[in-house]
Amino acid sequence: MLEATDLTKSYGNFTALKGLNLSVKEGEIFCLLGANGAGKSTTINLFLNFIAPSSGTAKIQSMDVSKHAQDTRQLLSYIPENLKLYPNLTGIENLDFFCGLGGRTHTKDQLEDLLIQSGLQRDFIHQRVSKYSKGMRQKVGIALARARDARVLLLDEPTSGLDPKASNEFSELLLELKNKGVATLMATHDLFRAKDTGTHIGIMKEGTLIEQFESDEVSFQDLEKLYLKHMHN
Ligand SMILES: Nc1ncnc2c1ncn2[C@@H]1O[C@H](COP(=O)(O)OP(=O)(O)OP(=O)(O)O)[C@@H](O)[C@H]1O
Repeated sequence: MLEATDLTKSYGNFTALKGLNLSVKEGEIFCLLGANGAGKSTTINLFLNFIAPSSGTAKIQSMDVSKHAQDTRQLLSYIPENLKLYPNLTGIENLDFFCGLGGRTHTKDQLEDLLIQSGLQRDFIHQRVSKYSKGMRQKVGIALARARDARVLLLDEPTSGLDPKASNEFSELLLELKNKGVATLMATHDLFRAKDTGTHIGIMKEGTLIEQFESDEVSFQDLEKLYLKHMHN
């Protein structure tokens, strides 16, 4: 579903991403860990076609994202650390607006159902987003992914700053989408969530994916040790 082949991104003499090879299949959640500046967001941004690779390819459903920008964008939903919503519109109005941008229309009942399935409390659906917590805004992002029937989710530190309950709720939503066959690539600093929610984990350092394994292969303690070992070397 998602495939990076020798994917490289340089800025002048500096190489932010060095020959990344990675694949994320349907029903997998691949968590990218790594220190600040390791290249996680660069990877996500290349799949989003926000930036162009210096060499190599990023493919979604076998289509090179830089050659098939429109077709690949149709397949994905993106949730950044701070999802941009219109604060003066309600949750349901935001969802309606963003669905409309993607050429999709839904009835009011459908939109309400999407928000409720995504864990938003009924009382808040018709309240302005300016009153929402960060966790609630992220749930609108999940509702949008559902509404778009996204096959691919690209997430850049989506749970950063969420309290443990909100972070747990977000993980539950990711697992539901995983069970529907969605392929997810998530940059995160949360080792616990990566182990708990991810099917696969990659550790990046200075633009290189230095480790990748299935999350079942390691205990949380071993993951933490491995991560810290790489960060100290
Ligand atoms: N437009 C740019 N010009 C020059 N260097 C850049 C540019 N964008 C990113 N970089 C550099 O590329 C490297 C990788 O950045 P990236 O944002 O991918 O890291 P990250 O792993 O997502 O870090 P964080 O955990 O802080 O979000 C960093 O050293 C960053 O300074």
